[in-house]
Amino acid sequence: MHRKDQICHDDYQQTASWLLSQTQHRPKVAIICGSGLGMLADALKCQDSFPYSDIPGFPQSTVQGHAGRQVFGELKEKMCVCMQGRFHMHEGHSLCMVSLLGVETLIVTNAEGSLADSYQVGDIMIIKDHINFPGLAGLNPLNGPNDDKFGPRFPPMSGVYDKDLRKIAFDLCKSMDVSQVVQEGVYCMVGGPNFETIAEARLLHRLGVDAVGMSTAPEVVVATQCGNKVVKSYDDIEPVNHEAVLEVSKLRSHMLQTLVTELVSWMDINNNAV
Ligand SMILES: O=P(O)(O)O[C@H]1O[C@H](CO)[C@@H](O)[C@H]1O
Ligand code: HPA
Repeated sequence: MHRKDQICHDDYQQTASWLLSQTQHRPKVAIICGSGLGMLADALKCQDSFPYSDIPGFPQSTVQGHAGRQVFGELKEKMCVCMQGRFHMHEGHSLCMVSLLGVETLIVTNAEGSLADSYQVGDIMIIKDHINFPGLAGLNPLNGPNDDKFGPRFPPMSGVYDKDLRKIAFDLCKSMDVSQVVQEGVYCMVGGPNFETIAEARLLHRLGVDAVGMSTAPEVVVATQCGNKVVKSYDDIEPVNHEAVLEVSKLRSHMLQTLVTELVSWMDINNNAV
């Protein structure tokens, strides 16, 4: 994992400044597209898009189903940036730079495995909290010397999934008449890249985990340290191979696109604020 002692604030700042010099957009919302959910970026209007390979100092996304592009644009008149391709911990990168673009709210999506007995394949779960297993064991994106320019050394993680935004997301699901496939639960991040054994999945289930994946928690930890609000929804899926993960995420991608678009339109964002 890229830690703060490997890439410094100035490096991230250079990358952010380069991007801001290439686009007029000044995003206040960042949307991370989970596996197979890259089309969330298609809804952006007036797009400026940058393959990760063209962005100086930016890592490459290697997982199938992640295009590897940053797409700037407008969603319901709100300026946004979509990460079409995330960096999983097993790829070795973290996501400090987005905050330096001026982003204040992070919407994270993913396609993960369900453990809760009541969930069906393809349900959408809105995260209320997470367990960052690698983080608890010392593999934390905030490891290393802290640069206060990013945020505090010991950032609190209680209530990081913004309650008001979660409520808006639920109300939107009601008005979209899709509440029957929407759940709320606890997400657990495991290190991957292998899927869990049956014994590991049982252990997580007993710990109260509703869905398990290999992403999201480090992004949310970093974004929270940098002062962002976070809202999170994800496809909740059963199968345990990546092709099946992508297949099921397709099931709900349009519903998620509508949900994310409507959620952004409800956000109190001043595009002109610096
Ligand atoms: O979390 P996203 O990016 O949706 O990806 C999920 O899909 C992959 C496994 O199929 C894992 O990387 C898991 O975290
Ligand atoms: O079962 C899973 N475990 C971890 N990550 C995943 N991503 C999709 N399904 C899973």
